[in-house]
Amino acid sequence: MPALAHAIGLAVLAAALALVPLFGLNDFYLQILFTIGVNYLAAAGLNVLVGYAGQKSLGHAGLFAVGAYTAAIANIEWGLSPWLSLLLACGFGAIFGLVIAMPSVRVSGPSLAMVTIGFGIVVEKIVTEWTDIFKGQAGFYGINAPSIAGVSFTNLHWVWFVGALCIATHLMLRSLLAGRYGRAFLAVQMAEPAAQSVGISVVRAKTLAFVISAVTCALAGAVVAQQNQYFNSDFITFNLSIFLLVVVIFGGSGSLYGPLFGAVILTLLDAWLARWPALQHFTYGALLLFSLYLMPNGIAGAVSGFAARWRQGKVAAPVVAGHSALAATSAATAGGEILVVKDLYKAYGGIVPVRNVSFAITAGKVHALIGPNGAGKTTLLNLLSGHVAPGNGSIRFEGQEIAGWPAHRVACLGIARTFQNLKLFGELSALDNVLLGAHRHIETGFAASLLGLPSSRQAEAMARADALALLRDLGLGDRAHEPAKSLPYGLQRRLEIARALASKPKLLLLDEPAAGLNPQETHELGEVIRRIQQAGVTVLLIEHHMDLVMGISQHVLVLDYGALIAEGRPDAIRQNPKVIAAYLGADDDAALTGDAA
Ligand SMILES: Nc1ncnc2c1ncn2[C@@H]1O[C@H](COP(=O)(O)OP(=O)(O)OP(=O)(O)O)[C@@H](O)[C@H]1O
Repeated sequence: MPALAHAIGLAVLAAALALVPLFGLNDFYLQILFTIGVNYLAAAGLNVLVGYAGQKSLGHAGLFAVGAYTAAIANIEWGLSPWLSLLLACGFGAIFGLVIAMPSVRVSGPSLAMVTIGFGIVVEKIVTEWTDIFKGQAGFYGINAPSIAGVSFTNLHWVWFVGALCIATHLMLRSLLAGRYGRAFLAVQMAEPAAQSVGISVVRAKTLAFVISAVTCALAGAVVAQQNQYFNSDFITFNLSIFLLVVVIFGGSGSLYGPLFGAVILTLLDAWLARWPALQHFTYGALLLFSLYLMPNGIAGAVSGFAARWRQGKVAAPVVAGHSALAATSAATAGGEILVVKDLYKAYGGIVPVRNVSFAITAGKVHALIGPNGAGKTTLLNLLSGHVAPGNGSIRFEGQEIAGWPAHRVACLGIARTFQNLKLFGELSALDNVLLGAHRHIETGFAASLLGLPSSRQAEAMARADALALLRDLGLGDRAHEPAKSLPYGLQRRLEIARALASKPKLLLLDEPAAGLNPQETHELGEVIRRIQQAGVTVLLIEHHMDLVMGISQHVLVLDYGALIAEGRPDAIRQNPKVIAAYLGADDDAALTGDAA
């Protein structure tokens, strides 16, 4: 939503909240407004987890309980003030978010659902059965509500208070999700290997999403306990977990406004159906299925689709003062050995795609890795980039041993890559793809991002300007705002290179960048690789197009059946009998004189 429309929307909401007393609402309606706010709070964080990071949770009632019981125990048992109890509830929420994240981030699909359901059930059992501490069904009475200047909160004050919390939460999440953290969550959801290749730690991103969702859910629980001044184990049920998930998915997961739509509609529906509890549960189940199968983007998706059709025209790409970005992608390295590989070995059962391979890569040069289909080239590249762990051997990058490092750590050292089968973040714009490439260079901390501090906005603006300049340099400037998946195939290949370059790599690994390109596009690719080399980036390129290999590389490595059978200058490789035999054996008699794709 454009900034002006967003500001107007917020102003209208704030004015409506301020004018609530004029509507003469009785306590029943004030309670409904309060509940909408609480449901929004819980769903807003859960949306980060579900809609952005792509994780599912069926156990968030457990985190709601963490907040509510912390607020109750801190106030009643420990004598802390209601305000401090609220803060403590958020803190405990964060801790339990970490607890649930630890097993959850390592599994997916049904296993993830089981882990989160398990967490919810364990919490439910604890608060029900461990009556010494949690008082089971008897619950806690007399939980103090916050007060301001000695005035205790009335129902109207609670509506204002929870409204203010919702607006603050919305603003913080909006700021966070518009920047590098939001992009990182989406990247993890769309293509984990690609996210790792630009230096994003998948585990850390998912953990952060769990913690954010836990904090807002715990805050919602604490607010409910304080407003109600009473809380018992009956509040914590599996149905609550389902309800929160339905709010997110039906409202529109992955949209900032989805939880708001979901909270308003489902709270009203919940109040209406309160007379028929059996129907209530059936309805949530039906809505969940309906949303998953027929309206995967929820109400927010339907509304934004309608708005887009209504607007029809598209926003033109903003013009930003240009500078040449390719020249700034990498600090040039000296002509020494940037990468030294020794006795590298990888086996998959009886298949050995990399068999005790040793070689060195000289800084500043273009190296090509060739070999017949199935020779082990991609596996070797995966070992270098950390996407596959070696069975044995050493990989030293700038003197540092990196064999077995996870991909995101390797990327952070300055090794970027592209993939044989494109791994773009297809739903995101070309610009966002490149911004994700620059992820580790956008220097803005979590707190600055959450609070939308000027330092964070400035870092984001600079990163956008650099990313646009890079896109322009690679001939993608006028496509910057188009979804990556809608670009023609040749431009998608180029965009993947742009994303890799945005990480300012010292070594760029290209896995068959010319695959699927026509001769003109292949020629242009050669020019791009030359310019990348001139910018000081060392290149290791897997390629079947021999004209391209022979035209741009200064050093060629040849793999066959996982073993390095030759290396040297392109003209020498062309004459090498072992190489000719390998290619002739691989059914391609024109392999070394022309294109062998
Ligand atoms: N994860 C895996 N599990 C089992 N076998 C694998 C795995 N990855 C690769 N292989 C096998 O290792 C061998 C080498 O594959 P790799 O993709 O590295 O070759 P390549 O030289 O890149 O081939 P191409 O030029 O066709 O892309 C193949 O036989 C392949 O089936």
